[in-house]
Amino acid sequence: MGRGVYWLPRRPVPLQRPTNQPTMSLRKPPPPRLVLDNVSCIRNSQKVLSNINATLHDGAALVLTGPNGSGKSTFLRMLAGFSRPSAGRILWNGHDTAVSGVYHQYRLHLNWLTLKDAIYDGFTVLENIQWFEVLEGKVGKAEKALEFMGLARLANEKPRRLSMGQRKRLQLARLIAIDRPIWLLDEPSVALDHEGVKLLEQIIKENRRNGGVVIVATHLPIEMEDALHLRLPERFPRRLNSVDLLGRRE
Ligand SMILES: Nc1ncnc2c1ncn2[C@@H]1O[C@H](COP(=O)(O)OP(=O)(O)OP(=O)(O)O)[C@@H](O)[C@H]1O
Repeated sequence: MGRGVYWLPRRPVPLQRPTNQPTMSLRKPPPPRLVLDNVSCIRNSQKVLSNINATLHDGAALVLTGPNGSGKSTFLRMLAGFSRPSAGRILWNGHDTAVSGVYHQYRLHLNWLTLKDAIYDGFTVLENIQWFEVLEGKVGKAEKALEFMGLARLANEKPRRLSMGQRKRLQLARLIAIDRPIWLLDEPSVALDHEGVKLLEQIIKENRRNGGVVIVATHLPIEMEDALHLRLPERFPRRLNSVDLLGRRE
C-alpha cells in the first residue's frame, strides 16, 4: 500500500523576521463596529440629542433609557439613517455613514423594530416573514423562527387574529429570520408576557454571541449581560407645582 503524504507529521516552519524590523504585530485591530462621535440631533427646530459619544464593538449592547420625549426613538432613527445628525459623525467600520455609498452598505446590516409593526393583514403570519425573506434574498428560516417564538400553530392565520403580544412575537420572529447583525429595537418588550421577554433576552444574547450589536430603547427592564447604559436627560423638566413645593418643606 502506497503511503499518502497526509500522515506525515507537520513540521513547523521557523518564521524568519528581518533583523532591522520592530517586533510588534503588523495586524491592525479592526475598528469598532459603530461609533457615535459627538453626535447631536435637531428635530422640529429643537435640539433633541446633544454631544452623544459611544463606541460599540462586535457583541456589544447599548440600553437607552430616559423619560418620555427625551430622544430615545430619535437616537434609533438617527442610527437607522432616517434623521441626520446635526453635528458629529456616526461611523460604521470606521467609515462615515453620512457618505451615501457607505450608508447604502451600512443599512443592509440593520434590523429595525419599532412600535409600528409593519405587519400586513393581507398576508398570513408565516407569509409576513417569508415576504421579508424574499426581499432579503434569504429563505428557509421563517418556520423555525415562528416556532421559536411560540407562534407555529398560528402560521397560517391572518395577523388580525393575533393579540398585541403575539404581534410583537411575530416581529421578533422576523428579526431572527432576516438575520442582520445590527439590531435597533424600540421598546421591544412592550406587550410581551414573562416568557416572551425571556425569549427576547435569549435572541438578543444569541445575536451578540454571533458578533452582532444590539441597541435597545426601553422603559422596561430587559436583562442583557455587560450592556452599556445611556440615560438621556429630561428635555423639558416639569415646572414645580404646589404639591411639589409642599413636599419640599417637609
Ligand atoms: N415626527 C416628529 N417630528 C418632530 N419632532 C418629533 C417627532 N417625533 C418626536 N419628535 C420630538 O422629538 C423629541 C424626542 O422624541 P422621541 O420620540 O425621540 O422620545 P422618546 O424618548 O423615544 O420618548 P418615549 O419614551 O415617549 O417613546 C420629542 O420632543 C418629540 O416631540
